[in-house]
Amino acid sequence: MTSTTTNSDIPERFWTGIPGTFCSYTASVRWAIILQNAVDDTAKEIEAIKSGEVKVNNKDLTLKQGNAIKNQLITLREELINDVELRQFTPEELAVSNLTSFNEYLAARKGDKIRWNHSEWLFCEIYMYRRINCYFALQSEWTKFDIFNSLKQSTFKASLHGVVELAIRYKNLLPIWKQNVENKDWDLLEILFKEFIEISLWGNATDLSLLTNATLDDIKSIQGAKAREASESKIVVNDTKLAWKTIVNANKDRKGPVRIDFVLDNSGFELYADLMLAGFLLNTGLIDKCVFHGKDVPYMVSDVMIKDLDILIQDLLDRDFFPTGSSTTPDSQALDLFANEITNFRKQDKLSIEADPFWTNELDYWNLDPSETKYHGAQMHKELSQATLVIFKGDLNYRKLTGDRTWKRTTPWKTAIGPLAHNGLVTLSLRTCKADVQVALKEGVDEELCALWEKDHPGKGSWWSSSGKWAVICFSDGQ
Ligand SMILES: O=P(O)(O)OC[C@@]1(O)O[C@H](CO)[C@@H](O)[C@@H]1O
Ligand SMILES: [Mg+2]
Ligand SMILES: [Mn+2]
Repeated sequence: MTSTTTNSDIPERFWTGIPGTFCSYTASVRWAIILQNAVDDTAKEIEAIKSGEVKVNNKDLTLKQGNAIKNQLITLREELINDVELRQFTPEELAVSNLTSFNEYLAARKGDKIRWNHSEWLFCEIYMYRRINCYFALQSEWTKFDIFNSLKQSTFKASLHGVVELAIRYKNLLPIWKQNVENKDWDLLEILFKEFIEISLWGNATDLSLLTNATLDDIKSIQGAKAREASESKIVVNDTKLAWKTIVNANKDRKGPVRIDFVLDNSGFELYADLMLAGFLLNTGLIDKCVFHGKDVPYMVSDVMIKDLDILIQDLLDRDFFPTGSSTTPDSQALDLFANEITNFRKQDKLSIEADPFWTNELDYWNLDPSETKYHGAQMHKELSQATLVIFKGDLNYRKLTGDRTWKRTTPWKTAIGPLAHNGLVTLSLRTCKADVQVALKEGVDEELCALWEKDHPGKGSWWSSSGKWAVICFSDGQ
């Protein structure tokens, strides 16, 4: 594993016991809420089965198993609140889920008495989601049940405004994209690339003021530039131009199909925004193939599983889910068009979605390297090596890219991502900042934002990087 950093200067990871960090706040406050929500949503599902609203094959068994799961989740929450030592996964849990790496991690630290509030944040948070998943995976009638599905769906449903606005923009831009397949207006395409990168980046935000009613001329006009400037001011590291150059070069000296992979983050509106970026890239002929990498189990509450892409497409076509009137209204037609676009991309194998267990284990992405041969690190490195560019979405992926370590905030990106800086993968991290780890800042930026955030959040100035209000776009050429 070649890396520009020697072991001695690689800092510790963020620990849940470091007082005053977002990390310790997450462990001591937010996880208990997430678990309580899981208990409540399991209870709701049990009630819906009891009332017959949800039809099941074997009602008595399903109810019996559902209550067992609910009680296990309540016990897990108590463990968390009582800060007990983290236990290994049991043989029966190992039989249903690929979790040996977690047990190896705990065995190697037996002496440290790893507890919920005394653990590496990255490991402990993922461990929590795997513990939750085991309870469902071990109950025959609940193995396919996604405890986070109702939250995923209600959040997406609430994004109606942003969903419709983007679908209409897509429909209006489509003819221009198709004109650019043969003779490309590279300046125009670069402007659109930046817009759709920012749409994917801010995926969680639905108030996409950037594009709602901007015509193409607006985007190219001073006004458009002002709108872009406004949103760009929140992007404190911006390597978009380097990613664009990669795509242009891959087009100009085409040695084979141009492929972009997305290591996905959240389902719902963020996935929808990622599909918009993919649609732009495919319809302009800038790329031939897009591969989405999702999760194999429910994870981090809202992360994308393969079934969530199918559900998203059904939601777009469902006039009850998105009430846009009859199928002939402009809004309905725009949603239908986009849903059919995605369906056709999948049929033509221009878009595919996969889910490898590597993305839901606790290994950071320094293991996305030929040297990691035990838990699919080498396998995923080989898979991603086929891509011209690999886009990592969201905050947890950023934490795995940087090892979730307590780096100085001016640490160069290529230092923080270790082996990934030199093992051949061309990568782009699109991250809304929602955790303590923060690197690649120019001198003075952190101090300025800490002071700004401190004003309304006394004693928590450094939590600006956990607020979701700023973002970073970080590129590495892998050389
Ligand atoms: O990856 P996302 O969806 O952008 O953010 C998820 C996230 O911010 O939520 C958790 C806080 O509990 C963090 O572990 C993780 O980074
Ligand atoms: Mg997420
Ligand atoms: Mn996210």
